[in-house]
Amino acid sequence: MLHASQSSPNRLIDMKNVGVRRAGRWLVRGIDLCVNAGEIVTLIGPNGSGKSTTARAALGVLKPDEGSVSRKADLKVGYVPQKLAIDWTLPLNVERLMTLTENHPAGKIDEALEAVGISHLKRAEVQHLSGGEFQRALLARAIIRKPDLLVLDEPVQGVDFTGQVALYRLIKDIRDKTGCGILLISHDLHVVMADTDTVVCLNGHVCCRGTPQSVASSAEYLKLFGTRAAETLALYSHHHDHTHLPDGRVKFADGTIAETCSDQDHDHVESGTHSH
Ligand SMILES: Nc1ncnc2c1ncn2[C@@H]1O[C@H](COP(=O)(O)OP(=O)(O)OP(=O)(O)O)[C@@H](O)[C@H]1O
Repeated sequence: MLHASQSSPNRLIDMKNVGVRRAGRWLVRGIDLCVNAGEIVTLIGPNGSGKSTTARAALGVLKPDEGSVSRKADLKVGYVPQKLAIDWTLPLNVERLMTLTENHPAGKIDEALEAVGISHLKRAEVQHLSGGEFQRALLARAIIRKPDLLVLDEPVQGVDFTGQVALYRLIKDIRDKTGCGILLISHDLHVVMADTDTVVCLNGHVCCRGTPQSVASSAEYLKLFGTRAAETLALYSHHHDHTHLPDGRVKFADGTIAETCSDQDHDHVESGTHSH
């Protein structure tokens, strides 16, 4: 079910008990998730855990088979997908990348490239960009329409650690300047940006959620990456104590089996460092 949200005026997306079933199995189920204006929500989880499926259901690109998705009326979304279908045999410069699917006035393109710090690469071939520059170009493309919500599917992929810190800082700056909400997807289970308001860990269902823990206290981390990095990134550590059986049931570390991971009286903590 998809309908316009009438709840909080700041609420951009509200998913309730969403399940997506394809080819006879639930890709995700029981997803409760909301994103408000000015809020950064990070979805983490291993490969295949349903992060992209959840984001696509949130956007309405995928129709949920159960549960409901509410979206703010006339929600403007900027989406950076995980993969881009580009024919790399054809020449394509950054300026052209910005107008591949929609035309924009030159001034708007300059503004967007400026905002992500790659004005000097306007005429550069996309193929020659570094991982970080390419992600910035994709971000420029996503923010050009001044969206209410930015959905970023693995925006730091192919970027080295220092570059990731810089990109996370840029994403936070965009949020601060525009007040948009951000739904960020990462397959990195350990490192998320400290400015994330909520981290939601998926594994076909919501395993746990909470605020990221700062690593600023770790002397080793500070020594390696400096205080600036420690301010930007944080560890959100948690341990899964259950596995999902092929039939959908859940096996806990103590050997007991249940229908879902919440069927047992296991320790589900809503924030911070925890195990469940
Ligand atoms: N249309 C579909 N039909 C059948 N299975 C699908 C379909 N789309 C996705 N899947 C499966 O659903 C699961 C979740 O996929 P999804 O892309 O959401 O995971 P993800 O957490 O984003 O993974 P990754 O980190 O690898 O990108 C995967 O096992 C995938 O193969």
